[in-house]
Amino acid sequence: MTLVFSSPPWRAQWLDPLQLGSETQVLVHYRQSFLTGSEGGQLFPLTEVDALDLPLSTKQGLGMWEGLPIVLYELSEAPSIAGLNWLGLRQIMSSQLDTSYVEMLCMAAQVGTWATQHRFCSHCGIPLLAVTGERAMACPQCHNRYYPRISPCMIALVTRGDEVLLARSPRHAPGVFSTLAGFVEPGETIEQCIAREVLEEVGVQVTQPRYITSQSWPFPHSLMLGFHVQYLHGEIRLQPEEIEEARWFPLNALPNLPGPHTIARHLIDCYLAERLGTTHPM
Ligand SMILES: NC(=O)c1ccc[n+]([C@@H]2O[C@H](COP(=O)([O-])OP(=O)(O)OC[C@H]3O[C@@H](n4cnc5c(N)ncnc54)[C@H](O)[C@@H]3O)[C@@H](O)[C@H]2O)c1
Ligand SMILES: [Mg+2]
Ligand SMILES: [Zn+2]
Repeated sequence: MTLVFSSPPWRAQWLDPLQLGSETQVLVHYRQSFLTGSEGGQLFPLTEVDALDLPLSTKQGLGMWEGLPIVLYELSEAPSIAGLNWLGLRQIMSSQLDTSYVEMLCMAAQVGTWATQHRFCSHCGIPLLAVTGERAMACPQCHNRYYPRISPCMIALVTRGDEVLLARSPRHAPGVFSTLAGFVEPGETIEQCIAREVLEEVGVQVTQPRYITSQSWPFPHSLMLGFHVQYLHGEIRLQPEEIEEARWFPLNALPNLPGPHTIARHLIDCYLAERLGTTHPM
């Protein structure tokens, strides 16, 4: 028997934006929105985009999509263009798209945000220069290098047998309940972060963190580290600024959940598969 392994359509890599040929495809981005064609796609041929004469902040070579080079055009504003729309990344992600394609858009948004926020040396205050061969900006005076910033976050599904603890933050869509999440603080391990965030946000103590998976999350530069944790002790008590409602839900009566392409949904679906024998998510 011959096994055939197909490679994923998306491969991130550093590409020199000054060396790109006519086969290059362009993603046009401004503040977590992408220029979108009438058919709903975000990739445009280089020659078509160059003809639009867009207000460019920076170009970043991102990698290869189905064998073609991809460059990001990060704009300094979002002009209206006849026949094209600006679509927010969250809105794009709410539809059933290929996971590799979503990963490419998430990486592009994160690189674009980083590039616009790292134009000057924070030590000397002078303009930075792009480094050749890796994704970094360098100061010509103090030689500091600025790499893309990534902020680790814990995301945890708290479980108690066939019940899960889900919460709503004011940022969530109306009616949607999700898992708890929070940024790692300096000096903290991910396990300490889980214990602190869960206690702060809903007032309960948890134990036995079990790592499930991770997800790069470009709002604006998080790396989500996903866990199942078991309830240990305490009654639900909300942190008012962060959480507007939190409840224990039986697995057979769950509320509206986060959409596809979210690790929150993945953690919940994994637990459903474990307890109820439903299909395990990919
Ligand atoms: N992919 C998913 O399924 C999913 C689900 C839920 C949350 N998230 C993401 O998890 C991340 C953390 O969640 P949260 O908002 O509940 O965090 P959180 O509970 O730590 O609270 C957010 C607050 O933390 C503070 N903060 C501390 N460090 C910060 C940093 N490095 N960057 C920004 N703010 C910082 C700010 O005051 C901010 O308002 C966010 O990026 C959120 O979008 C992803
Ligand atoms: Mg939080
Ligand atoms: Zn400097």
